[in-house]
Amino acid sequence: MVRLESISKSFAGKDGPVSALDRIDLSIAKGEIFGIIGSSGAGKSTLVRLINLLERPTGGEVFVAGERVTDARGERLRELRRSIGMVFQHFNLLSARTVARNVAYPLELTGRYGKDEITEKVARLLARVGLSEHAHKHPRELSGGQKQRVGIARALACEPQVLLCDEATSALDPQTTGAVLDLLRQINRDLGVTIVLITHEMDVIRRTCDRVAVIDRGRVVEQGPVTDVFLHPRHPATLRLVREAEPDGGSLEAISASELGSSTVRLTFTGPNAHRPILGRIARENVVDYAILAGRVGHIREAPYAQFIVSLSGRDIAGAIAGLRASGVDVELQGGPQTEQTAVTSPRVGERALHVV
Ligand SMILES: Nc1ncnc2c1ncn2[C@@H]1O[C@H](COP(=O)(O)OP(=O)(O)OP(=O)(O)O)[C@@H](O)[C@H]1O
Repeated sequence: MVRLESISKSFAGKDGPVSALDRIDLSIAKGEIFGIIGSSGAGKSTLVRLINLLERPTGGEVFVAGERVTDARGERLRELRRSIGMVFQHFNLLSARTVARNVAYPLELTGRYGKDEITEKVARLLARVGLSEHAHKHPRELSGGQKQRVGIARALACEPQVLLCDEATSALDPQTTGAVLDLLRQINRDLGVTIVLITHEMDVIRRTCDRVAVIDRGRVVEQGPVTDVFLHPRHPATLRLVREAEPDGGSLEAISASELGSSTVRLTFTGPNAHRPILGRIARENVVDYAILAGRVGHIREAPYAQFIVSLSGRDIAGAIAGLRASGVDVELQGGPQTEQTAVTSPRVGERALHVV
């Protein structure tokens, strides 16, 4: 639905050009919820302005729905911009207009709809975001979450193919964030609209997205299904973002090399395995003990996961690891030397050998 091919963007700086984005390749499929995450200054805002065609790249090509739009101009450019709805961090509502008239605004701008048609469309949009009773209020009378619902209704008014959400929950408290993310997922399910979520919070990605790209200093440093990137972060920028999402500062990612012996493994249980008593059974069968050094349990969207760093000791450690793997547990050795039989290639990107006994 949106494809960026080797996109670069630089700005004129005092001491020469400043590179904000450097050869970004991204392909966002129709109907998916795609997350773009990075810390401050990574290039997120620049990327947003390129996707919604407010800026032109210095190099590379932008495609929307298969069409090359890098040089689109005039009416075609306005039409393309209408096909990309925007949801902003600070809502950007018009304070003098009521809720209903804020949502009506983009429809009025097109000049294509009569008054009755706009009234009917606005009523449907407000019902979708749960604000029918607030239609005649002004933004100052609404909570942050309600304001963002108005922002979402307004972004959907022109029936966009893509909804671009730029830090849409960053100004909201955790509970309201959850409700707004649920609403976005429902809209994605009901309308099939492609959603691109730009955020600096890994938790937003974990709860909402199908796939994610991590940007750092203007480059995509890691991308893939959220389950893979969240549970097996590789790039230091991704590790930092995952760590920030952990309530205790990320004990799993923060564990020091000195704590990792040659029988220390990272075990990842996903899907139904997260609820099966596999670890105890394997320990009994192979006469091994285990000490849990760090761990986390939770959900990625609806799917449960559990991940532990475990130190194994006892009779048949190799047998225990083979048994865990045969039960569908992902096992990565965290320390000790790698041998020829034990190296396997990562199924995600094939970029790193995992150490497995
Ligand atoms: N108009 C501009 N002129 C010069 N440099 C710019 C301009 N816009 C962005 N930059 C630079 O490009 C880099 C990326 O900035 P950008 O605003 O895209 O990052 P960001 O990830 O959105 O950060 P934040 O989360 O803090 O908004 C930064 O180094 C920034 O200083």
